Amino acid sequence: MSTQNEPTDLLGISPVIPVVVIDDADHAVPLARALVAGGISIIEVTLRTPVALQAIERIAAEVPDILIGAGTVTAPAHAAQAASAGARFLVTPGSTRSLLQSAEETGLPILPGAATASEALQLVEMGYSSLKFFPAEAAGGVGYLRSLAGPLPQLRFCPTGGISPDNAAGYLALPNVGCVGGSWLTPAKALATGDWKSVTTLATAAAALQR
Ligand SMILES: O=C(O)C(=O)C[C@H](O)[C@H](O)COP(=O)(O)O
Repeated sequence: MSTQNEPTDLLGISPVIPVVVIDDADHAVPLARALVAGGISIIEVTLRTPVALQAIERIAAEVPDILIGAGTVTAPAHAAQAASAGARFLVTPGSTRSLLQSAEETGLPILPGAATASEALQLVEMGYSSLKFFPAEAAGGVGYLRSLAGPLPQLRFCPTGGISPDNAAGYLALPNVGCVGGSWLTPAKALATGDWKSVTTLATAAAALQR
C-alpha cells in the first residue's frame, strides 16, 4: 500500500471539518458559500443521500474557495464515484483493506476511520498517520484519545461523532488532535429553510475555536 495519499495537512486546514448531509442538490452551493463566509474552507459531503455526488459536483464547480471532500465512503466503488464528481479528499468512518485500496487508486488524500488501538495500528502499518476517530463520543471521547497518545504519539486524529460546540474545545486541546469533525454547523432545519445566515454564524464560531 502506498503512503502517497497521506493527507499530512488535511487536519491543519480548519479547527472543524463540517460534515454535511445534503438532501437537495440546490442547497449545496449556498451552503458551501455560507461556510466560506464564516471562515471555513473545507467541507465533507457525506455519501448518504441520492444527491450527494451531484452536490459534490456543484460545490467543486462553483465554490472554488472550499476544499470539497466526500464522507461516508463505505464501499470500494464510492471512491472513484466521489473522485469523478470532483471530491478532493475522501473520508471513511471505518477502514478495510479493499476500501482503502480503491480510495488510494484515486490518488486523493484519505482520512481513514479508526475507533480502537488495533484499528489505528493496522492503519499505521498501511502508512497512515492522520486518522478519523469515529464515533468519537460513543467510543470513549477525550479520555480515550488522550490514552492513545501514550503508546501512539505519532498519530493525529480528527475525532467525529457527537462533537458539538460544548465539547469541541476539550478535543482540540489534546496534543494528538488536529481538528474535529461535526454536523452541528449545518443543521437540517437551516438547510430545509434556506437559513444560510445561521450556517455562517455557526461557521464563524467554529472557525474561531482554538487548537
Ligand atoms: O458519515 C460518516 O462518514 C461518518 O463517519 C459519520 C459522521 O462523521 C458523523 O455522523 C458526524 O457526526 P455528528 O457530528 O455527531 O452528526
